Amino acid sequence: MSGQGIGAAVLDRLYETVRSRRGQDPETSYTAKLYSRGTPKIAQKLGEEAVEAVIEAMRGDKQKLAEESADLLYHLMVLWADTGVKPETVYGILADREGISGIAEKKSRKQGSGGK
Ligand SMILES: N=c1c2ncn([C@@H]3O[C@H](COP(=O)(O)OP(=O)(O)OP(=O)(O)O)[C@@H](O)[C@H]3O)c2ncn1[C@@H]1O[C@H](COP(=O)(O)O)[C@@H](O)[C@H]1O
Repeated sequence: MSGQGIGAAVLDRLYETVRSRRGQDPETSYTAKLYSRGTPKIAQKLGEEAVEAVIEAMRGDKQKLAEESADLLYHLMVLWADTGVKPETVYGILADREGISGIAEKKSRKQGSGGK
C-alpha cells in the first residue's frame, strides 16, 4: 500500500483506538500504561520521539525518519486523548490557516505588538 490518501482515516482510527484504551489494563496495553504514568510522562515521551525524529533527519535516514514520525504521531494522539484535545479542534485550526502564509502571519503579529 502506498500510504497516499489514507492519512486522515488512519489518524482518525488511531485516535479512536488510543482513546478506547483509557481505563484499560496497563499490563496488556502500552497506551493504557502511558495513561497510568500521567500527562508529564506522555509529554516527555512525545519530546523524546521528536528528538529521535530530528536525529534521523540529521542523519539523512528517510526510512528511520518515517518510523520515528509514526512514533511521534502515535504519542501525540495519546497526549490529545489524555488531555481532552479533540483532533477536530486541531484540524479546524489547520483548516483556518489554509492559504495564510506563515510569513504574512508573522508580520501581522509583529505589527500588532508594536513591531517588536
Ligand atoms: N501506533 C502505535 C505505536 N507506535 C509506537 N508504539 C509503542 O511505543 C513504544 C515506544 O518505544 P520506546 O522504546 O520509546 O518505549 P519503551 O521502550 O516502552 O520506553 P519507556 O516507555 O519505558 O520509556 C514502543 O513500545 C512501541 O511499541 C505504539 N504502540 C501502539 N500503537 C497503536 O496503538 C494501538 C493500541 O496499542 P496498545 O495500547 O498497546 O494495545 C496499536 O494497535 C497501534 O495501532
